[in-house]
Amino acid sequence: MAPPAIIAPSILSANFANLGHDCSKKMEQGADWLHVDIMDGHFVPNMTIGCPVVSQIRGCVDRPSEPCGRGTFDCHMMIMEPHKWVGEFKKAGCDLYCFHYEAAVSSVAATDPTDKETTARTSPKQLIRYIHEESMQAGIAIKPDTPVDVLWDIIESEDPAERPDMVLVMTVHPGFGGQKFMASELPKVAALRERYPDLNIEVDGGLGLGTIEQAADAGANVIVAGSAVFGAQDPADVIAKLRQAVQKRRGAEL
Ligand SMILES: O=C(CO)[C@@H](O)[C@H](O)COP(=O)(O)O
Ligand SMILES: [Fe+2]
Repeated sequence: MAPPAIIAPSILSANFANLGHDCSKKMEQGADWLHVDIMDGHFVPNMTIGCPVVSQIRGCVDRPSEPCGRGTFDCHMMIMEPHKWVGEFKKAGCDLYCFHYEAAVSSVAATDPTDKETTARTSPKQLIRYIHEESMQAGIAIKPDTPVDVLWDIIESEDPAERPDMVLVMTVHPGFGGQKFMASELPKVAALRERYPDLNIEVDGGLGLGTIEQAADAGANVIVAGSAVFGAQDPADVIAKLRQAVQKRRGAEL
């Protein structure tokens, strides 16, 4: 059976002048995780926040008491050279470091094989190992143009330290909130769920009450929603309904 529903509001749609308050409010309204979008203006054509802001908002939300528990900071790293920021984001309070496959494979060869950070640039598997050594959960994300089968070898790594704890299937082209959901990406989710019944599979982009059924039916259990939650009259109700849709799909598997 698929793992439990996890609802992760994307703080990209928060009021940045009042970010700490908005984050703690979403937790009170029933969020499981907070999805923190980090954009560098190179990997995607937009820029957001860095470590100082993450560290400030970390102080507004209780830390998770177990891996992937309530209060997890799910940092979606839309950046080039993701190996360079693992240590800094750990210090800032990140719990789950989710890098893009496309950024990790465009990195160059190791220049100093004795250095963990340098080695982490050589392959997604080495980067996952490094994230685990820094005591964070590791996620790997794919953009709409990337086929899902590039992930099989990584998810099925012989060494558990090199396996991701979560896969993120983007359902928009990354860079901005409020875009239209791409149902064309759902076969990737279904293929992942068929192969890996226990894996956390996250979807991100255009999720809301009008699209959640499709995503849940395909097998997604970690739901990112920015504008649908932050723009709602009643965010707690939207969070509850997103959760119900995922739980319903889980119930149907029994
Ligand atoms: O990573 C991204 C965009 O690149 C997302 O996390 C969005 O911020 C989700 O926003 P909505 O589509 O739910 O408004
Ligand atoms: Fe995101």
